[in-house]
Amino acid sequence: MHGNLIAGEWVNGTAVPNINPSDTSDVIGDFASGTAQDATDAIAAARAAFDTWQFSAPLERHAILSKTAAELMARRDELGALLAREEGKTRAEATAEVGRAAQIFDFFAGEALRLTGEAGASTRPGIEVAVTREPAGVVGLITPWNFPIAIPAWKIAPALAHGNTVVFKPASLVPASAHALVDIIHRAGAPAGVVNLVMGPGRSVGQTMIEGDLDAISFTGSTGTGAMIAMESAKRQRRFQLEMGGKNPMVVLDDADLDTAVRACLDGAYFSTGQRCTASSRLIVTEGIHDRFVAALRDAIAGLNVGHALNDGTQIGPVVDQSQLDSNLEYIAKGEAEGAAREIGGEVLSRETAGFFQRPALFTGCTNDMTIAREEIFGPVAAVIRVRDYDEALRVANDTPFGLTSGICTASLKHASDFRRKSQAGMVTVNLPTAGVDFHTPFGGRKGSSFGPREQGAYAREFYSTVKTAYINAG
Ligand SMILES: NC(=O)C1=CN([C@@H]2O[C@H](COP(=O)(O)OP(=O)(O)OC[C@H]3O[C@@H](n4cnc5c(N)ncnc54)[C@H](OP(=O)(O)O)[C@@H]3O)[C@@H](O)[C@H]2O)C=CC1
Ligand SMILES: O=C(O)CCC(=O)C(=O)O
Repeated sequence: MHGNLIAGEWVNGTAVPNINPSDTSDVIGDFASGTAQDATDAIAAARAAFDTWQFSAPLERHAILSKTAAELMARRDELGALLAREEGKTRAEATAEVGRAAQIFDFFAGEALRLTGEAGASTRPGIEVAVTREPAGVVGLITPWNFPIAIPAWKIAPALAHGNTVVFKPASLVPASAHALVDIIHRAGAPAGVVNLVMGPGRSVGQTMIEGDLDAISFTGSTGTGAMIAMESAKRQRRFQLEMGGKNPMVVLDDADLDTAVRACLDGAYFSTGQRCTASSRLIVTEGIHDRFVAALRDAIAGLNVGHALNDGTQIGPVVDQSQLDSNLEYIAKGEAEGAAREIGGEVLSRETAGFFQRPALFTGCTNDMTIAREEIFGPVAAVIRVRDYDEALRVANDTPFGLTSGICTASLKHASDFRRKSQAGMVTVNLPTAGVDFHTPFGGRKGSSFGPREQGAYAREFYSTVKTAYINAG
């Protein structure tokens, strides 16, 4: 049994088996499902630890974060295999994700040592002004299943670097990566109560956190849960940060390099089985390149190797579970019912092991008001929308309730620059996939995709710290 970590002690609970989506006969292990009481205990432990940790020396925080980074990097193959086994992304993708988590901890080890604050003169003679940063307090971190180690890393590392204590609730589908990460941080020397892990259901553990004595909550997941966290946090005047869905457009113009565009769309739409909030799910293509682009993308999809996440040569792993697969199939049926043409894919595939395998699906003849062009599917399904020219492409790209990422493939500096300026998204790419971003740059979106300060990079301090202005009359 893999327990929860509360106040520095591993605590058992009801054992829940963790199932491999590439092979449902493979049980990765038993993980404790925590209770509402565990969440309450974890919050109390984090609150008690905050008294001391908030004043901990930057060098102590640096040491814990660096040690965590080093162990993650040294064990990235082993932890990558574990992650691939529980989430279903390919071994290469999962190993890269563990490496990314290591780099994130390394970056925030540096942030812990970076001087922040400003000093200056008051408008009143003889008085000095100092602006300093203090930790936000006890923070609750609620994370999704699609990046089981990178997303927890980019919340826990800045939280610790800036002197906060943490209650971390991972998604129920991926406890193994969360457990391994917290075990590493614990052994790296985080004092008791500074990082608490409470695995367990959102409706009990998560709900208790949302209603509990937390100073801040950072959440990544669905729009519905995010909206509920926003309401509950506003009631309590508590700071919150939300990363939710996307319906990210990739514009392909006539002058695009065809290979670049196809590679960017194949990666953006389908890698990680399309289960990325940054996935390109709307491919907005101008008339002159449309048919060539569709034919080339269809061929590329036909050549993709869909299979067990741990097999050599697999390019697309399984969908994460039966309910996500059912949801993908419902969207595919809706796409057809609303008049889109299924060019290729969408069918469930059987392999040697019992897993949730699905061939990536490409729809053409879509309009931007169809369900498959408006709602986040979170699976390997993309909709091609044909447009006349760049102006129409830009209008369609921005016509969405979301605003996380957007991309354009073009050789035109004029159109690329205009798109960069006018795209209503938090992150824009040119001749690159919309997914797969750096670890040291701000991450977040606009409109229905995100709320609150950006995550990652130095910008993370806006959420994990609060500013104090001091006036000093030294005379
Ligand atoms: N932007 C992104 O990165 C992601 C977006 N999504 C979107 O969300 C959809 C559904 O995915 P799903 O995993 O169900 O997303 P959820 O929002 O349900 O889950 C995200 C996290 O919130 C927790 N949670 C669920 N309900 C509550 C609650 N009432 N109070 C507090 N915490 C709660 C979950 O716990 P538990 O796992 O125990 O339910 C999980 O840890 C996807 O199809 C996709 O559209 C999903 C994942 C990532
Ligand atoms: O595309 C990326 O690099 C990150 C995507 C992500 O964070 C997500 O899908 O939740």
